[in-house]
Amino acid sequence: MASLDKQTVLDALDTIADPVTGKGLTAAGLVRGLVLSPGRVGFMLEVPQEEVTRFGPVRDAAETLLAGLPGIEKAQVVLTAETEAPTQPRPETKAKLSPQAADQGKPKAPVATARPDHVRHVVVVGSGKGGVGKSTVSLNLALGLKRLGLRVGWLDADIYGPSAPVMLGITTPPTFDDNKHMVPPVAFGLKVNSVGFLVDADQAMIWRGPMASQALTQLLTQTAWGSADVPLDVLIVDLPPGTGDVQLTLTQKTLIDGAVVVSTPQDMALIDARRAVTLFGKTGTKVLGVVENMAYFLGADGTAIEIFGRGGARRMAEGLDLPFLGEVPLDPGLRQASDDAAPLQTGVMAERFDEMAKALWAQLT
Ligand SMILES: Nc1ncnc2c1ncn2[C@@H]1O[C@H](COP(=O)(O)OP(=O)(O)OP(=O)(O)O)[C@@H](O)[C@H]1O
Repeated sequence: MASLDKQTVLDALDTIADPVTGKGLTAAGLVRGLVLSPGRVGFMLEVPQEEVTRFGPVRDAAETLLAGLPGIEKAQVVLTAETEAPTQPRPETKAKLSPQAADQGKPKAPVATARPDHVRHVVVVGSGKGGVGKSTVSLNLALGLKRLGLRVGWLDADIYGPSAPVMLGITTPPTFDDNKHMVPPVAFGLKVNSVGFLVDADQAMIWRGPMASQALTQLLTQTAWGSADVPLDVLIVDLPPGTGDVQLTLTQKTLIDGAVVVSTPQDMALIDARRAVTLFGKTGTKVLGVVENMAYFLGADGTAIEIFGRGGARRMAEGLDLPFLGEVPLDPGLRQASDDAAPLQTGVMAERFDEMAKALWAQLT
């Protein structure tokens, strides 16, 4: 097998243009955490939060290019956001909001809380930082709970990048019942609703804080998740990344049983994850667990390659005296499953989520 060196990989990546600066990816400083092991190569493409969608094709091009290099059997490029999602109104458009509307987005003293009808438990999944795999973890946790035999819903409330339509291949939006509640489509046994069913992703992304909070509260409380006879056991809510007003208002306004915080092991993500823990603390939301995603990458010979430095999220959980639900490795199959709308339901990775789901459920009951 021909062996590659890092410089060759970096040179190859420089032939792909950064759509923002026009420079090669390496010259633009976008190639982070390059890891090369026999037969495998991977790196993290770290871009500003607002550019994540634009960089999807760049990630794909980089992965195709790396997979074509001599001796490479598996290539993995992780697209991740380097900054927190915008949560404040943009200055140039703020003037359009009425003072009352602008005020709605500010953190408030306790407000009236709502609980979705016929839902026994609501668990939000958050991350301080974008792109750490929050949607992947929340969906697979929901599927793990479903495999335990529970009735489960998944609300994709990520206004900055709704994923449900793609990750589950749902093409039919909710219908409405006689009470004007949304009847969620069912996919893989999960009742699913998503910001992405209601508006174009681009539109949702520019929602001001109060609009986003209102829309998310509606999605939570005006979806027919269950009925008096057949209530939902647990609703998993995939929150938007970050720790701003949208997340604060949602957790204040809804009766939530607890939160799961997802982080990758590197310091920057952990700083933001701590912020998420603080946010949940502010609203009295119990943190039910921390998940370390992308904890390591399994090399061809079975050794764990700790791309982002393993164990950071586990240590954070221990330090803050929070339950640690488990670690999820970087796994090309997991990403492929999301891209193909064919979630993993069996195998080692699914079993890992089953374990985490059991630990989570044990805390709710
Ligand atoms: N453990 C993993 N192994 C491989 N790929 C992963 C893993 N976790 C997430 N990914 C991939 O990383 C990308 C980002 O994941 P995901 O959309 O779940 O992150 P997110 O935190 O919800 O992002 P955002 O903040 O933008 O909503 C996706 O392409 C996903 O398939």
